[in-house]
Amino acid sequence: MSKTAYVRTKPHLNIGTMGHVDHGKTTLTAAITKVLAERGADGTTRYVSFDRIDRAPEEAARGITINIAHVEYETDTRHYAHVDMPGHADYVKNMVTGAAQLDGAILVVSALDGIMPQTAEHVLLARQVGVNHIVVALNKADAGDEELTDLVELEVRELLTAHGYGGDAVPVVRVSGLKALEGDPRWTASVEALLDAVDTYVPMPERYVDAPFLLPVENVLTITGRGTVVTGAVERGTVRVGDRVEVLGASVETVVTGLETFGKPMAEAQAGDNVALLLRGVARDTVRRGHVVAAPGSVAPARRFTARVYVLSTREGGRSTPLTTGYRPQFYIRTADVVGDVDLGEAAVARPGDTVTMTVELGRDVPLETGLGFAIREGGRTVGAGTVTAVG
Ligand SMILES: Nc1nc2c(ncn2[C@@H]2O[C@H](COP(=O)(O)OP(=O)(O)OP(=O)(O)O)[C@@H](O)[C@H]2O)c(=O)[nH]1
Ligand SMILES: [Mg+2]
Repeated sequence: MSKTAYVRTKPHLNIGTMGHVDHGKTTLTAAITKVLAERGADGTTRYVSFDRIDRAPEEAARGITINIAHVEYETDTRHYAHVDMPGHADYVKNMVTGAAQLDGAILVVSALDGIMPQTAEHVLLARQVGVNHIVVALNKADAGDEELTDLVELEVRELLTAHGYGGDAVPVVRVSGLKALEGDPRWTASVEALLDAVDTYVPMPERYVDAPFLLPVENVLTITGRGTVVTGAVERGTVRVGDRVEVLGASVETVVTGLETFGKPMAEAQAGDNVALLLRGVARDTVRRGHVVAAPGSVAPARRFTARVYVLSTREGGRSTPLTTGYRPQFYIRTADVVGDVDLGEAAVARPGDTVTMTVELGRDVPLETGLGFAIREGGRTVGAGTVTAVG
């Protein structure tokens, strides 16, 4: 059976749900697809149920999201790829991979619980990986008390302001993913209002479609009989079936033999598109999350860089002791996490709460550029947030 090709009729954006565990991200994701599927105006959105989003056996057994999941939907004005991210503290690593692809995020906060540790951690990480716009879904509003919800809203706006998101201007919409899924009209309307806020508040980012092609690898799959497929969002440029590309990290050069978005073939993918690339003759185990597929010779990977880094305070979940030259944490850069040696130069010591300049020597070559944001993590928690100021 031949598949229907993807037709680009509306601007495409990448968004996603993030926030603390159990605040209702997956339920809301399912509800969004249901509301849009039933709106039916253009009939293009398909309902994706909760158990098709959290579909791994371990996810079902534990009742939490572990892997990021992608769904697609359309509003009247836009086509969206939506990443549902895990909230559990053990899977922040997967959350960062998802966030690295986003043009905007829906921060889901339970109106009953308010800001919790991963609410704050996700906001910080989103900022670091370049998410410039956040819309807030104050979820579980069906079960919440109005006055308490007002307080939660204030608290969320403050948190966003503290991370440079201009919390006063951020749309905060009170929703109930659960009641919307059940078809309660009051709450399906709340999901519509949330989508309107996303449509109007998250701007279409500038897409550098003429730049050399670059895609950070989010996932690697094998399609029996066809070969190895890598997935991710195109960061910049355009790629067509038949183009030569190199896989940085795997040190292979190959040809793109197929291109798809959400199972629909396409002849050409451009900056912003969430795609699967079929690569000729590449063994599955040579390519990994964190590698970068790019136009041959267009990027020079490097190991050494200088950065300005904010060391999280203890209150923010960071370290309780200073870090010193010789410190060796993990650096989260695009979809990669790579170990690196820190050199603090003359300062030699950085205390929680300090902003410092450091030189980093990574354990492997990574495509780097000035202005690239990254996070520093150690033993399962985020301890720093930085920006590359010089490469080499
Ligand atoms: N009352 C109420 N309960 C909700 C609502 N949304 C979700 N829940 C419940 O909250 C629990 C967690 O929902 P999930 O959607 O799995 O939460 P999540 O944020 O995706 O969780 P993780 O992905 O594991 O971080 C489930 O029992 C849901 O039924 C809501 O709007 N109202
Ligand atoms: Mg979930």
